[in-house]
Amino acid sequence: MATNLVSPKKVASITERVWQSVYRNSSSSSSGGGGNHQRRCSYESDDDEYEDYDGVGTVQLMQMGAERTKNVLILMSDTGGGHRASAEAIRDTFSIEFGDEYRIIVKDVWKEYTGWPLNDMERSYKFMVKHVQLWKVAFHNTSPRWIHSCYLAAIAAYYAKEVEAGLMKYKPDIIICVHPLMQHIPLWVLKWQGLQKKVVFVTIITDLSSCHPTWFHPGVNRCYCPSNEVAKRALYDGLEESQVRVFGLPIRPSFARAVLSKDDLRKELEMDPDLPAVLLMGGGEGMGPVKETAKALGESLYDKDQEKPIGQLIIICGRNKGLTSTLESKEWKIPVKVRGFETQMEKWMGACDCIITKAGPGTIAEALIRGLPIVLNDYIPGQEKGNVPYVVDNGAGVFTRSSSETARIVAEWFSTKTDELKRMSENALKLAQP
Ligand SMILES: CCCCC/C=C\C/C=C\CCCCCCCC(=O)OC[C@H](CO[C@@H]1O[C@H](CO)[C@H](O)[C@H](O)[C@H]1O)OC(=O)CCCCCCC/C=C\C/C=C\CCCCC
Ligand SMILES: O=c1ccn([C@@H]2O[C@H](COP(=O)(O)OP(=O)(O)O)[C@@H](O)[C@H]2O)c(=O)[nH]1
Repeated sequence: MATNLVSPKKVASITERVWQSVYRNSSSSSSGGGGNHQRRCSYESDDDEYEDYDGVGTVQLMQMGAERTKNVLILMSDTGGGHRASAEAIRDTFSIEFGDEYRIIVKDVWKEYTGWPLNDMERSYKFMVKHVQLWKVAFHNTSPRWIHSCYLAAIAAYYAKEVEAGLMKYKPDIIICVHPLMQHIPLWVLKWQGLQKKVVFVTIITDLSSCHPTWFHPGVNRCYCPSNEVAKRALYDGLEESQVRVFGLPIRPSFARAVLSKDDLRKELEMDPDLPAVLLMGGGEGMGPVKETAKALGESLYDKDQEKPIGQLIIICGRNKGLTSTLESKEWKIPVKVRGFETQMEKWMGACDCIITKAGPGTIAEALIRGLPIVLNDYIPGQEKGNVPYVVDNGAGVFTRSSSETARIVAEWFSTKTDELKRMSENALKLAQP
């Protein structure tokens, strides 16, 4: 569709110019790169080199630029915290598995190279999910393929040049996309340039179940799904079986590796060594009823008769600075730690006994790996709705939107219902896919 919107002539000249400027610079700056290196870097047409294309959309990576460091461009956006966490998981795993064989670049190319609305998706997304009805309408009304394709084609036509420059700056051998809205435009750009067969394009879906149909782009070489349910949707939406794989959600390797014991972690994080601990959070942005729930827990985890706490509370506010300062200024009767954006989530989760969170797929997957029973206290309509039955029906947690109910459940888990907590922890571990 987009090819109709941008004339081939215009595209050819854009391509030429960007190509020339990018690769001229690269070849003049690379000392002794040799003809082969230069030839490969500039993607010049040599079908022998790229012929390993099996006709169903899969490319054998091994054939490409075999003797130079390969460039892996991971496209993501900070709309929430999950896309970055997944991108970093992939980056860290590349480095563990392959050392410096690959150069990994994690980028929001939109932000660097384009203009509104692409360069400000974080703010637009935050605004929309705050006004939840607005998000609901936008999510459902953009679900039909013809609608989102039209929007994205119009934007692609407008920003073709910028996106092209953004992509080509990094000379990717492979593009890994972990965001639903970052496939269509790059795939069009690759098509216009005749690079579809030379740059591998894969998508890694970061939603666990009820994801938006923009995720399912039939033009990708591979679509990695976190669950069978998502894979089924992908097939239903027109992807071929050969394109689809089910691999779980990318989780930072620090979660999959053994962590310190709970006792050591509590010492390191300066927590109470003995009191059971609940972790309260709301994704990367500190969304959902965090403040109300914290207040209710402050009461429910305090035993008035014995005048002592029955539990401790860790609150991770993510990038929500207002929430952090509000909660920091509050007086508490129980031990409480209020934190901003944390980079070592595996430690905080490892030091706690259960978690309260909105139904973000990243947080759920990580909590399951740590065997934490989950109280889901909110979900974003659309993409997060299906995560609720995933947790609850598998016995790994409960769902309630009521802060007082949440506080009561946690207080019971820490006093009269410790067996329920243990059972849910076991179920969580069974469901986990580290
Ligand atoms: C007839 C009425 C039509 C109303 C729509 C009008 C205009 C479009 C406006 C908005 C677009 C809405 C996009 C909906 C599809 C989004 C696909 C999706 O699921 O994206 C998810 C990400 C966020 O990822 C989620 O993060 C969560 C964390 O909180 C959690 O981890 C979750 O699991 C993840 O999936 O959403 C986005 O990135 C949305 C970005 C919103 C950008 C808004 C820009 C609005 C400005 C102008 C509109 C023009 C073009 C938009 C083109 C969109 C085409 C689909
Ligand atoms: O201070 C924080 C808060 C959150 N996260 C991570 O951000 C991701 C949140 O993803 P999720 O899908 O749960 O929700 P989103 O933020 O995308 O709404 C998870 O990996 C969290 O571990 C983090 O690293 N530090």
